[in-house]
Amino acid sequence: MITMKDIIKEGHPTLRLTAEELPIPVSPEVKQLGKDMLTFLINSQDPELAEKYQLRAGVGLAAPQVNQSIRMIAVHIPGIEEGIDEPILSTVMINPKIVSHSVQNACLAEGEGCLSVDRDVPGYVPRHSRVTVTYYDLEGNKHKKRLKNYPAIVVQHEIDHINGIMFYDHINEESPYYLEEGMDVIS
Ligand SMILES: O=CN(O)C[C@@H](CC1CCCC1)C(=O)N1NCCC[C@H]1C(=O)Nc1ccccn1
Ligand code: NI
Repeated sequence: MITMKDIIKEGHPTLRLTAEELPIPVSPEVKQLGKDMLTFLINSQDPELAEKYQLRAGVGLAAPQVNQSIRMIAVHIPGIEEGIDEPILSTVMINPKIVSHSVQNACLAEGEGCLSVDRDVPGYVPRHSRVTVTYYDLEGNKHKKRLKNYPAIVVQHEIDHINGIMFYDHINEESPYYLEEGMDVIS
């Protein structure tokens, strides 16, 4: 199982590579890694397992974060209401691609963090407010999903990782909380 020791930290060169496209259908090893990445996220959001294995709760994970420079991400976004078991989005995306996006940008009111970054980096992280993403699932089926708000932010954070981009690359250095015209602030 994936635990925090498997997650590489900023400064590790793999985090700055552009990851390789995967041939479809994926190999059994890649399939297993995808399942392990999703399981990590689910475990990390379970208070008992997170405590037992000292996991930092996460909603997304990209293969480069476990030192695999391939274009595969996992997201597990819990339902907002307490106790609603159905997650908003729980899947592994292979060769995810943003095929279209809104002109409007959005950012999380709290800023962003990263399981590969052991420090707080304050500031708004401007992203597309809405995205249309195509990807393959672990069975080799092609999907197209339109995402907005928090799920759109999460998927963009993960796709950044397979392109060697860290969230703080987007923060305005002079004015970290600069709000461009029409920015949607998501809380
Ligand atoms: O690349 C992937 N990562 O670096 C894991 C990140 C991904 C998110 C950061 C902003 C958008 C995607 C992650 O999940 N976090 N960032 C660091 C610590 C907190 C944690 C988090 O937001 N946890 C969470 C949130 C809601 C419910 C449960 N847990
Ligand atoms: Ni991250």
